[in-house]
Amino acid sequence: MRLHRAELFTVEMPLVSPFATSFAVQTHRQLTLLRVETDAGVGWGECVAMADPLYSSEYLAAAGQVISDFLLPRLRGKDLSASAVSHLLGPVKGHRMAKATVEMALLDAELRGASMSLSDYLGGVHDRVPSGVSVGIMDSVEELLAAVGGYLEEGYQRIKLKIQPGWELEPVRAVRREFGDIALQVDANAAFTTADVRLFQQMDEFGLLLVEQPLEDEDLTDHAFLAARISTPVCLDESVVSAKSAADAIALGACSVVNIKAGRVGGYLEARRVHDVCAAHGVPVWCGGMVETGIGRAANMALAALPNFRLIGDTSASDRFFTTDIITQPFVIEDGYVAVPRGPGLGVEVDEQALAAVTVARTEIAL
Ligand SMILES: CC(=O)N[C@@H](Cc1ccc2ccccc2c1)C(=O)O
Ligand SMILES: [Mg+2]
Repeated sequence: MRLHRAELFTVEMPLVSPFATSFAVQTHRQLTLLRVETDAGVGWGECVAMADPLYSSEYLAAAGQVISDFLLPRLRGKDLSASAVSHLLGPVKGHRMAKATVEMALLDAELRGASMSLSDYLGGVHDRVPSGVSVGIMDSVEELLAAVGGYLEEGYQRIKLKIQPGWELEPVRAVRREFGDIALQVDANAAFTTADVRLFQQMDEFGLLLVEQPLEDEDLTDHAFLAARISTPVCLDESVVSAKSAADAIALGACSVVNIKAGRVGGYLEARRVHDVCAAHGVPVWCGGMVETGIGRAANMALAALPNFRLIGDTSASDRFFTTDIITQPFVIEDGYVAVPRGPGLGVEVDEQALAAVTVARTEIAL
């Protein structure tokens, strides 16, 4: 497969409501899309980095520059296969979300040309996945209970609450009291320290499915220290950046569940390797979310269809975050599930008008 053209789209989409986490309050999702033209066809990749380096060290402007200046030049003139892209990009250190964007676009093009769905290519075994939702930090417990009630009404099978110091035991206790033993978990986005062990021991009374990334993103040993002192399973997100780092985390006892995000680990092929390493250790995984458009969401649904994705992910419908998605058939929740695309490649089509309405810049990359 040869790469003929590449174009970066800088996109800004308003969120249906502010989304607050321990690291930021978001009212819009800024993101970058990569559109490639190859002799196998057109492909799309979505960069999940945030505009600011607050979730991880990557940020959108840097990712766009790395894609243009260091990643695509390594593919110029080469006879490519998507599975070889990570090898060609390997010498570039870090910038996993940027690399994931390039690999994803070429994988989409290659699979469309081969009339194979991403789910089949990755080894998906389900044609729909259970849908979970991530609920932000709110101004009051009343507001939180109203939001959670609404999501349960929509059919979401699992609720994830964002927490931070000062917003932890009270909101979780209130949700438990109001809604009983629903599938419930929390995500701290690395906001706590080992000084908070007592707090997480108190959290044990709520019978949560897991506590996600309680401590700093570049830590494994403190997570192991915490995991040994609480009964709630520890799940890592930010700390797992590759299959090897997943193996290290498991070996150190830092986690017993892993949140897999293809962008965070460098692509959907590495995400499958993380899935396989976790399966080999009997560690269940689930598909995390990065407030993606329907393009990234389609790829996540394919990934979430793999057999060891045994916990419910942040596999929400398109309207969890956006009133209008940029694909022609937005993802919807039906009986608590979301359908896995079955068409070639990502199995979704970009809605050119909808995309144009949220595109703030288009940049052709010289190849
Ligand atoms: C859905 C969810 O909770 N995602 C991430 C955190 C997150 C939260 C907010 C975001 C806003 C803009 C871009 C990326 C974002 C990622 C998580 O699991 O930790
Ligand atoms: Mg998380």
